[in-house]
Amino acid sequence: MSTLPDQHPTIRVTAMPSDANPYGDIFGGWLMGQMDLAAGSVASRHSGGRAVTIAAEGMKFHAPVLVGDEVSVYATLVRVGNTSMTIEVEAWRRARHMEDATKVTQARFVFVATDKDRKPRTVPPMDPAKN
Ligand SMILES: CC(=O)SCCNC(=O)CCNC(=O)[C@H](O)C(C)(C)COP(=O)(O)OP(=O)(O)OC[C@H]1O[C@@H](n2cnc3c(N)ncnc32)[C@H](O)[C@@H]1OP(=O)(O)O
Repeated sequence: MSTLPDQHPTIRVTAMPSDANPYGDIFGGWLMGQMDLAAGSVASRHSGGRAVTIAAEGMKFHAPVLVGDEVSVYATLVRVGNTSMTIEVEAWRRARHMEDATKVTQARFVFVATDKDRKPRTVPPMDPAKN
């Protein structure tokens, strides 16, 4: 039996019928959106301002998410460049009435910090105490 990672999720949400695809399971685009939200939260917090997605790399859907599942998204800053931040993101599902949990998706999101004119701006280095 797998259990959820031993860290606080960046986002935890219940998958609802309105998030389903035409077959009744959860739409991959919805899950990507949750992962993008989680990564964006980390990027905006680290950079202290606006940050936008420039790339999502290596996304693979290992298992389906079902309506009613609790979805936990874990986002971790793994690299900081000059204006970019790379965030490793995992999504896990737990059936509503059970303890067993499964990693369903993972990907690397790259965000760029931008200024008020939507141009790239420099980001602070990683803080080993925080990351
Ligand atoms: C269309 C949408 O709504 S998508 C969702 C929301 N996202 C957006 O709106 C972003 C749209 N894109 C943009 O506005 C622009 O691309 C910007 C402002 C983010 C970046 O401007 P650009 O001139 O393209 O970026 P630039 O070439 O200077 O690169 C910026 C950083 O991104 C990195 N980068 C650029 N392309 C990629 C890529 N394909 N993959 C990973 N990193 C990349 C660069 O290496 C650089 O990192 P560094 O400064 O840490 O070395």
